[in-house]
Amino acid sequence: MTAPLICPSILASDFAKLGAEVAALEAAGADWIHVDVMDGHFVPNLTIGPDVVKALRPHTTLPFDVHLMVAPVDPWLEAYRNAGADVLTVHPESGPHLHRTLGRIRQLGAKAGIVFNPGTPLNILEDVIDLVDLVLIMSVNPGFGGQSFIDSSLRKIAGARRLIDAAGSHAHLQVDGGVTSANAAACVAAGADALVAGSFVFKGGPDAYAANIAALKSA
Ligand SMILES: O=C(CO)[C@@H](O)[C@H](O)COP(=O)(O)O
Ligand SMILES: [Fe+2]
Repeated sequence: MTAPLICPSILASDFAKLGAEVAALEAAGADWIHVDVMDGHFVPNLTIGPDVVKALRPHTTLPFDVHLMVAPVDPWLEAYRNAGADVLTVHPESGPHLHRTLGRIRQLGAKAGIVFNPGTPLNILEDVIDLVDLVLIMSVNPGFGGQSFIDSSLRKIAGARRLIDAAGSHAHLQVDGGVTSANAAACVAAGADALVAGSFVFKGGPDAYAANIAALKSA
């Protein structure tokens, strides 16, 4: 089995040193930088605007994997893409026309991701699988870092893996929320090939990032 992509969420980083944080993550072996964008409306928290993404772009060559928890999401796609986002991931609940939104993301030259909350049914995926490069399963309810992994997410990861494979898709299958070295192996066994982790990667400070990332990869 190949090692999963590790996508540290900078929500758990030191916001006063964001440029140094993304550079440190790259040096520590991260594969993608996961950027959680929250609007205080779709989710009860407020985080990172496109200008911050733009300011971070020169500090790493890693892909920016931007998780948009914003509604309506369509007006923001271009701004995050122009700021340097490589993957734009949207919630089906964040706009009226999911098919159009995903098409627009690819038209902008980014990879298109779709994200499922714990309470969002997976069947939507069947109708848009040809339009997505990434399927993200939330293993917590979105809005905050540091929450506990919801165990039933493993069934959902396995269900998404079946749908992706049945469609002959090469989309990545990513998991986000409460991921640690204790559940990473189960996520990968269920079919995930990309793991988002905030609290787990950042615990212990910069000197620990490489070991924390390695612990997730080797799972
Ligand atoms: O999208 C979200 C939360 O809404 C995540 O990306 C979290 O930021 C992950 O943090 P941990 O649960 O790993 O601390
Ligand atoms: Fe996220």
